[in-house]
This record gives sequence, C-alpha cells and structure tokens, in this order.
Amino acid sequence: MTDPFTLFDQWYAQARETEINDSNAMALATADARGRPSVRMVLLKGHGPDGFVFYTNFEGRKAGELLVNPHAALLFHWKSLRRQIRIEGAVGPVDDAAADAYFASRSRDSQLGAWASDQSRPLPSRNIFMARFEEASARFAGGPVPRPPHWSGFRVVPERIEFWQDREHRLHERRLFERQDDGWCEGLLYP
Ligand SMILES: Cc1cc2nc3c(=O)[nH]c(=O)nc-3n(C[C@H](O)[C@H](O)[C@H](O)COP(=O)(O)O)c2cc1C
Ligand code: PXP
Repeated sequence: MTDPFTLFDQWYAQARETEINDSNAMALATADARGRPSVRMVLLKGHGPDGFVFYTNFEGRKAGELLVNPHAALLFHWKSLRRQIRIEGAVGPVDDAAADAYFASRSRDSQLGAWASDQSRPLPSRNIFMARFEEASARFAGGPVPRPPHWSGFRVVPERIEFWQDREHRLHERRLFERQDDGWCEGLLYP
C-alpha cells in the first residue's frame, strides 16, 4: 500500500511543474461554533506526516472559527493536471519556533503588512491601511521586523486524504486514505 504522503509528494511535485502560479494554493474550509461553513484560499507552507501548514492572522475570521471548532478541510485543485486532493482533519497551532522561522523568511514588506493588517475586520479606507503600514515601517526602521504575536501558523493533521484523478466520460478515479491506528487504510470510491 502506498502511503498518502508519498503520493501527495509525487502529485505536488508534478503540480509545481505544470501550474502557472500558486501550485501551493489550497482552499481552506472552516466552520463556526454553529457549524456554518466558510471557505477561502491559503498557501501551503509546509507538509509531511505531521500535517499541512499555512500561516495567517490569529485574530481574523478563519482563526476565530478554528479556535472554537478546531477541524478543517483543505482542497487542492490542479486544473492542468485535472486532479484534486481533499484533506480533512483536526487543527492546531504550529510551535513558536516554526512560526518565527517562517515569518523571518518572508519579505520585509510582507512582514510589515502582517503588523498593519487587522485581518477580516472592517477597513474604513485604503489610506488608513497604508498609513498603518508606514507606521509599522517607521517603528521597526533599522532593525528586523519581529513576528506579531497575533500571526502564526495552523497545522491540519489529516485523518482522511482523497486523491481524485479525472478520467474520460466522468469515470474518474478516487483513492481514499483513512487514518487507522498507527497507519493508513486505502480504498476506492465510486466517482
Ligand atoms: C491564492 C491565495 C492565497 C492566499 N494565501 C493566504 C494565506 O496563506 N494566509 C492568509 O492569511 N490569507 C491568504 N489569502 C487571503 C485569504 O484568502 C483571505 O482573504 C484572508 O486570509 C482572510 O480570510 P478570513 O477572513 O476568512 O480569515 C490568500 C488568498 C489567495 C487568493
Ligand atoms: N497572509 C496573507 C494575507 C496572504 O495573502 C498570503 C498569501 O497570499 C499569505 C499570508 C501567505 O503567503 P506568504 O507568506 O508567501 O506571503
């Protein structure tokens, strides 16, 4: 039996070659405390048997939902390969060291943007946002930009991963991996 992470790596490597941009873009679905769903795109910034990692503001809408309901679904759709991968699992924060390391790798302006943005909250005008960006720039002038306390990563620890490959006449292939004890069991689904 193939392990789903090896298969993910193979498909992801192919996507990096074929997709014109953002081959690491994935839809992230969350739900609030009442079970009402919301979805938006995020970028995959790390993955492996420990889970799938993205970074964001921890005071925005998605984080608010994940903090009360720590379960998520991820979806990759690689159009030119005619493939999708669905991932579902429990969610937790990455550790501070990982978040610091990733934040340090971002461009300085992206780092300043993380300080300037009250993600998901109403913005009266674009000028206000730009002024906040300039304030952050002045505040950290001459030194490194530290990671804001409200900015970090979430890790989705998969319980279920499905690989979907388009086939002629909608006779698609669906391979489902479900976590079982210490390993994974694999099966097929009708398309
Ligand atoms: C391709 C793409 C990638 C994105 N990646 C991220 C990301 O990694 N982190 C993030 O916070 N927002 C990212 N965004 C913006 C989100 O889609 C979203 O607008 C923002 O995070 C606010 O979502 P929320 O209000 O549900 O928290 C991305 C948008 C696009 C279109
Ligand atoms: N945060 C926001 C608001 C984004 O829009 C994105 C990517 O679009 C990211 C984080 C993650 O990407 P990066 O760390 O490469 O900026």
